Amino acid sequence: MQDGAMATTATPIENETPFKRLKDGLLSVPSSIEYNEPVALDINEKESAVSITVVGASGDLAKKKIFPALFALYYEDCLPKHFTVYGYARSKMTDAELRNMVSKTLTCRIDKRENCSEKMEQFLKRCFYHSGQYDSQENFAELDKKLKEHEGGRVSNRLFYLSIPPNIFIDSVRCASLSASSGNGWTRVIVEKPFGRDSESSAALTKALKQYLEEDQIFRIDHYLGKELVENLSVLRFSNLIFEPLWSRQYIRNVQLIFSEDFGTEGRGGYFDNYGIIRDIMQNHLLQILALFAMETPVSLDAEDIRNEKVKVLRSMRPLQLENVVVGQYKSHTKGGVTYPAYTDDKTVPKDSLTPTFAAAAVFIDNARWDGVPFLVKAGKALHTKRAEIRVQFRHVPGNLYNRNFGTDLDRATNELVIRVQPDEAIYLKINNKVPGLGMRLDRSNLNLHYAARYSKEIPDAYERLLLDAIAGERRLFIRSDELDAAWALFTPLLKELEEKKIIPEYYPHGSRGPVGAHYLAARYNVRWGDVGADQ
Ligand SMILES: NC(=O)C1=CN([C@@H]2O[C@H](COP(=O)(O)OP(=O)(O)OC[C@H]3O[C@@H](n4cnc5c(N)ncnc54)[C@H](OP(=O)(O)O)[C@@H]3O)[C@@H](O)[C@H]2O)C=CC1
Ligand SMILES: O=C1O[C@H](COP(=O)(O)O)[C@@H](O)[C@H](O)[C@H]1O
Repeated sequence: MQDGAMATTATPIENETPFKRLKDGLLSVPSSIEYNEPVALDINEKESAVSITVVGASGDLAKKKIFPALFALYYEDCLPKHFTVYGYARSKMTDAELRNMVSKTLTCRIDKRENCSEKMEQFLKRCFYHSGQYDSQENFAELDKKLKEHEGGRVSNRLFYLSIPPNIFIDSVRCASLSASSGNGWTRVIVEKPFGRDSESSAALTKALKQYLEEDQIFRIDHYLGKELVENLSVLRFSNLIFEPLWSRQYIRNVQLIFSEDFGTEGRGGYFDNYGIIRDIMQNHLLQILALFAMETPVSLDAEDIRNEKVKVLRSMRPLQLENVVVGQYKSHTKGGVTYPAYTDDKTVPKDSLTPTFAAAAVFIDNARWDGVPFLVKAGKALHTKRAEIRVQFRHVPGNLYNRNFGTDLDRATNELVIRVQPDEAIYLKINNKVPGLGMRLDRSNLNLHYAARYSKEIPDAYERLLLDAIAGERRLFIRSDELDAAWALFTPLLKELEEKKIIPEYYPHGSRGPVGAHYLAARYNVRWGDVGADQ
């Protein structure tokens, strides 16, 4: 079968909403949330209210992701009946100005739906703004007073989303918890990355947060865990007989995790220069995917069971070594009369910055399942394309009767499973088949589950799923502190060495495929990057 929708007679489950997902019992339904069709809610708890405070509401992430996700959830009837959204930041704004900002900047998957503007009007009526300092208990007490007015004596449940730079996390948590936490319901705090720069600073951040919050109140967000195909990874593995038995060193030759963006650090150079691509993408997004990919079967789908397995596999990994890593930085490039800037052309980046905007690494898991299997991980900005995918290359068929028909390039004849996280979500399996006809010629084809062809419904944004889960108290897709420790333990020695030795990155042209060194690294493990090939 060539690329296209997977041939099937089954009817896809249309109109499945996160709300339905909750009702189906896949997630625990918290008793304090009320839906249009409530599920066994205690009558008193129907009177609870949920207040969501976006701390740093004037910022980029709030406008780009958080408000649009909240609106999409509202549109889908996934928010509780009594909910209020508060924006909090230092900028002076009235409620009307916040609403104006939200409606102007809000673009999300709902935009083309019917009744969008009516729903937006209704949503905006639930949005308010309070201006305050991040380190002022007094200002948070003022917010508390306003929240109480909206809650109107109901049980109060409060979610604070810290959409602010990390240097003000602790002040905000201190003030929010001392002056604006719920008196009779739950208080939860979503913390955005970066969670520190290394093991030490991450441990210090956790320690400081725990002065004011219990671990189960802290929701460390990694938005890649909220992406549809990352969610689907466990379904693919654990609910299909044909994959799990193959999921080991016995049949898998290598695994590749690839992240690339076709734009640079535009506008975020100041933040990025302090972190670099390894901390920005690899230590969190790609490592989280790797952990889900490689973990053992959890006892259940319960958050703690899944997170226990992730911690185990992270602890079985070998800390990254400099000789297994290639770093790069994009340089200016002129193409078709247009000049694309170098990383260091950004005014907020020092001219002599060595911060990597690209990294590739070979990672190993020293356990019985994965012994010797290279996991090749690469992430880069300002590359030729935007994509995030997992590629699983299987071993050769032993004693393959058709060896002769493949010619000399036997690597090309092995099966490959590709999970394309974005864009244009798909899962496809490369197989060998006979070209129809009287002769015996072999071909490579894809068995392709192409989401756009298979499902008519748009895929929710990761932030929608994660916000809904935080409101529901579902921690499965959030990072536990021991997971974070294990993740930093793998990267901290490498990051220190790169910085201490002032390793010079390999420069690559803006818009190219990245440093050649990444290919040498892969070749050392007898691997060819799967994203450089025929199906690109
Ligand atoms: N933007 C993105 O795409 C992503 C962001 N993140 C993380 O999310 C968080 C928010 O990101 P983003 O919205 O881009 O951040 P911004 O730089 O836009 O900051 C958010 C708000 O915080 C306040 N602020 C900014 N700098 C300072 C400062 N030095 N001291 C006090 N207040 C300050 C400003 O509000 P005011 O002046 O009104 O108080 C600003 O509007 C960060 O932790 C970031 O790392 C994570 C993934 C992606
Ligand atoms: O966390 C981050 O993610 C974005 C990429 O997210 P995506 O959902 O658009 O793929 C990245 O651009 C940014 O540098 C990083 O901080």
